[in-house]
Amino acid sequence: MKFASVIVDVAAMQTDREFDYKIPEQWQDAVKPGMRVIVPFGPRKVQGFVTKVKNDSAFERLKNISELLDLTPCLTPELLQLGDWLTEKTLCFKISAFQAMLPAAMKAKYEKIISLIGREKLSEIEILLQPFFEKRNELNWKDIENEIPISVIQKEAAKQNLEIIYEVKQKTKKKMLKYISVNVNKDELRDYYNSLTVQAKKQKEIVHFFLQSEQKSIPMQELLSVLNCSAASVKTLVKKDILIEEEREVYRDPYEDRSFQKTIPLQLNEEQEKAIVPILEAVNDKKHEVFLMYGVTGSGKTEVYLQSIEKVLNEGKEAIVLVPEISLTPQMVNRFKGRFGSLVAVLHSGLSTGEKYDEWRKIERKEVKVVVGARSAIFAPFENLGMIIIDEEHESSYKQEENPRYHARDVAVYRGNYHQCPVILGSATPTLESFARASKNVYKLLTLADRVNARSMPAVEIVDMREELRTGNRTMFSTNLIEKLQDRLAKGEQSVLFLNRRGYSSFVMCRDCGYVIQCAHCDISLTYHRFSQSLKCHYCGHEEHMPTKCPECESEHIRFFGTGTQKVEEEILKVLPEARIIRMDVDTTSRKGAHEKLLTEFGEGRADILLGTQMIAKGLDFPNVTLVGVLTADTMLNLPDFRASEKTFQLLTQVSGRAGRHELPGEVVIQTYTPEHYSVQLASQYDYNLFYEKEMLIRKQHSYPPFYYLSLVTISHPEVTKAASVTEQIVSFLRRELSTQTIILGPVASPIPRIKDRYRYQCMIKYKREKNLHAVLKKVIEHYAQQIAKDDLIIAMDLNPNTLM
Ligand SMILES: Nc1ncnc2c1ncn2[C@@H]1O[C@H](COP(=O)(O)OP(=O)(O)OP(=O)(O)O)[C@@H](O)[C@H]1O
Ligand SMILES: [Zn+2]
Ligand SMILES: [Zn+2]
Repeated sequence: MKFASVIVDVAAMQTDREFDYKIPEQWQDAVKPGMRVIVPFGPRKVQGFVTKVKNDSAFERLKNISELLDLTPCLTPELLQLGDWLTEKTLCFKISAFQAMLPAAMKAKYEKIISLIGREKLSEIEILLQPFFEKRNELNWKDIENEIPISVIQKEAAKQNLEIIYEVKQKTKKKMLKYISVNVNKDELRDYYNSLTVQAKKQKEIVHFFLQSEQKSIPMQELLSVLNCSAASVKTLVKKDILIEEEREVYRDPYEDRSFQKTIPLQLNEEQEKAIVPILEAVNDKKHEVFLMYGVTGSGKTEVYLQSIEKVLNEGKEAIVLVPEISLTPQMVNRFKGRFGSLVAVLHSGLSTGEKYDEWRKIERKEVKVVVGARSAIFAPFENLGMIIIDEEHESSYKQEENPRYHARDVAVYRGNYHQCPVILGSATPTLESFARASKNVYKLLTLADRVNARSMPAVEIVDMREELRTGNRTMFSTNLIEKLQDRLAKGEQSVLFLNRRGYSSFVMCRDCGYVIQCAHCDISLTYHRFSQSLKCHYCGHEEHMPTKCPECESEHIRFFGTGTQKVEEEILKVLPEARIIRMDVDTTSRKGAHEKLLTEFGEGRADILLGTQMIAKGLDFPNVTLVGVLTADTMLNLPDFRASEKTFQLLTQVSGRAGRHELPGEVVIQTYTPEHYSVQLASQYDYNLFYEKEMLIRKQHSYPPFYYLSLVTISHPEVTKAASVTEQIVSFLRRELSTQTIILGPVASPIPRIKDRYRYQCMIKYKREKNLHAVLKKVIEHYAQQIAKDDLIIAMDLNPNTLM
């Protein structure tokens, strides 16, 4: 008898451990750790992951595994171990860690089925329900949930008239395609061809097709359209065993119709050469080392990545390249596909669930050697990893903001250590954390200080918008910027205009009384959406109509404030009516492939100005762009975020880096209301080092990272007093348990004190060394487990928060 330890798909404190099951006879040899199974759990069936297979169990009366979902483990031994580590490091449930590593398609979906226990019970059940069971014994919960109150069903279940069954639905669907292949050898095929009569014209054509073709098989549809024949003629040949028809699995390939221009390695320049040597050495020596490649924009970091990967592939190993979601542009994908062709899988959120699943399986089956993807691609199930690259390592999207709250950089270092291979972090504006580590030689610093071919960084001009206002310019464009835009239009060159939307949304305010419309469920103002003429809450999705009167004073002077990209577009057209503008924002890029289409259009010169938000700040490399304008540089400086200056500096540097990357020199105009701020000043001088020093001083003064580690505990509850009192208790517990050097701040209301009708309080922990932190925080969760399960209390722990909202 064999037993399996299983982590079940029930994310709760009480179930966050292994459960033992018997492995039925027929699967004794088949079940392996890392496979997904379906197991009975209480009254229902759930998905689970096998973590161990063993010969005995300490428990009696165990249930059988009901179904085996995988033929080969979907979690490798390494990933199972990584799951333990993630659980420990981020304080998440084991099941959440496992699920985070797999494509969404592999997560189970559950359906609730209501079943009549016996036909004779029909007359006994609630009159309301009877019609539903007239003709059948089972109902899908969804079909009645809007019509029958849940209490009615519960009552019937208690009387044993009805039973609720949970069914596990698999979302994974392979795409199958009908193929026709030849079932005989060429000689037999020729003989058969000769035996066919003249009347069998279509059959003759089909056989002839295979006679002269190199291919032994072809998709049915293709055959039919090439020969313009009917399925019936093909079927006749199938019946005669000349051809066979079979279903074959095909991949949904988002890049199928695309051909990629093959590229060859460029001759590296001196700086690139100096940077790549230690990387190649580490590959050679099979040594785990973390490199921080600090290279200014346009310095040729990507070429260094490409050539490093080539070396890894030559060693017979695999590579993971992470790029931020928004810079996973076709340009970026082209560069990897162009160099490594079909050895590259691409994973990003623009793919459908099915496409993602297919890309993932190419990795699992070792059909690809390189994966280029956003954050979760760090879990690619490669077993012979030779390198991990994180491009734009400073990007905040590498941190997942839900459970498990992991940072891809930490996972990369874990996996790099496991595989004894190098990890490369690349950026023109490294995070202070990484640069500090490099300064202490924890990471090895590689520097690319100059642009390729010694191209100069574009000159940056800062425009004080307060001054503009004083001189009577009330538009959102400075005179300077407009003149430069006009100049580019005249010369047929392109411009990029960047609108910094973070911390800046279009809210609706009454001009008479100053009333700002807020979400009814969250303490945050609603955002105006021009497209649908409605107001939306970005935290809970609440939506309402744009009012015509102020709800407070009934004045009709209620207007929206703030600048959306649409507004900017209209304004530009007022001044430059002949400009062709491409606008990139959430509205214009929501449809699949839209992002890519717009960029291609711009690249082909079909517009003069590319106007957009954060999504155009990175990765773009267009030769004809000679002007970059930043409309509002400082909108996020005022956010309650200790990283605000760092983020501003990063963004301004990245945006500026989009200009003058090729033959034509570039120029940048930064409009701001705080021209004296050091992050604006130093970004305009491309002085990362000075910025680093200044910002480090400030972080030190305020005990922030990288001098201190941070952990944030956020407590929320529908009742404000409850949220406050639990936080109070937690704070005093932490004060007792943690060391005296540790700083504990709180309880305070969160910067957004209410979201989705839940009141939020928080407590911040700042520490240098705190050996017991994980254990102590775990105790907190355990202590409140009951209230979390029953009383709607939520305690969120973020052991390395990106933001403090
Ligand atoms: N050794 C080289 N010789 C000639 N051209 C090069 C070389 N290395 C890179 N390039 C070219 O220089 C340009 C900029 O390089 P690349 O995009 O790799 O820089 P980057 O550092 O990744 O930039 P960013 O961080 O701004 O995205 C590209 O067009 C690239 O093809
Ligand atoms: Zn809301
Ligand atoms: Zn009003």
